[in-house]
Amino acid sequence: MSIFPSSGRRRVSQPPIISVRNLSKTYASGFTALKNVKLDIQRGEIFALLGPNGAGKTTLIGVICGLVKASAGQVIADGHDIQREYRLVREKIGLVPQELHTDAFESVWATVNFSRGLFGKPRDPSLIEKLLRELSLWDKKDARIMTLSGGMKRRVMIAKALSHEPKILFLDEPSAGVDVELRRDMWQLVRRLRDSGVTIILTTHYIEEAEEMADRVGIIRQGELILVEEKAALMRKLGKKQLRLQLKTPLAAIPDTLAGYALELAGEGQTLIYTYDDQQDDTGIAELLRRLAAQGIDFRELQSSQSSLEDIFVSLVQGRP
Ligand SMILES: Nc1ncnc2c1ncn2[C@@H]1O[C@H](COP(=O)(O)OP(=O)(O)OP(=O)(O)O)[C@@H](O)[C@H]1O
Repeated sequence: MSIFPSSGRRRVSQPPIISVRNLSKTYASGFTALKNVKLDIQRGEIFALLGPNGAGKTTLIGVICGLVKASAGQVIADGHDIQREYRLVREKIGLVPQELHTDAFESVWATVNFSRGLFGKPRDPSLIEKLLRELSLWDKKDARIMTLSGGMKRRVMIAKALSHEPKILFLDEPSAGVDVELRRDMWQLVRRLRDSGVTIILTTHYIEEAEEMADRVGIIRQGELILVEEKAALMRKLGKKQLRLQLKTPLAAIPDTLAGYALELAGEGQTLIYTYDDQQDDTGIAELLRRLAAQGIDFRELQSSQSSLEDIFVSLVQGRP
């Protein structure tokens, strides 16, 4: 991406850019939204924080960005304690909040330039122009914010968050209210940012978004970070494979002789589904097919599918990994 000079892909051996240590947050109401969270974010990665509504994602981002005061624990961002060295940390962070709040009467150009000024950075019209062009907002630069669509407003929020050239960008639900096409554009932008050296932490309800973009995934449930894993490893480890057989003759029930197999019937007995673990040396498929043949159960078609990150997420947050 042209906004920032390219610094190549991440080098995992470097110390983490953000280190969250034993973080807890209990709100004044007495509700504990974060419970002893420990998390390292690597320099230059895209980290997706997934969790159901109310799991504590926004609270965690709020604490790291210095907007919410932790009840216990510590956060170090780029070598600085977020509480003791708040100003230093704030300069390195860009935040695109979930709720859109911009000055409705200002122009796009004025509001993004103003954001840069808030961080005490000198004016840099060419940088802001590049940013607006990257975000497909250049032709709207003189438009008042209130005249923009929801998706455009969200892109203005991203431009504001990037206006002071932060090293770390937080995107809280970046796709909320953004149509499919724009979402894809935004994913590309986020990847280009990552490739230019910016570390990106996003929260999302769209699992597809994490599946598409994230290098690592963290899953948060009721204030606890229950899992942090490389996305590819997570999908390999927890992803289940399924074999679907379209039967020639529907079955009323799974025969007792096949009771030892993880089989289900779907489509009014027309489809037999076998779930297996492809990490095992023996998937059991060959033996199953032999047994089906011996029973005279014939099929027209055979397909295999792999579970998505969504399937994994649902089983994890429901507590049955
Ligand atoms: N200021 C507050 N006072 C009391 N409780 C709060 C406050 N802010 C958030 N909470 C509670 O903390 C919990 C976590 O909220 P948070 O907004 O962090 O969740 P989230 O994972 O971001 O959810 P969502 O996906 O719905 O945005 C929720 O139960 C919420 O009601």
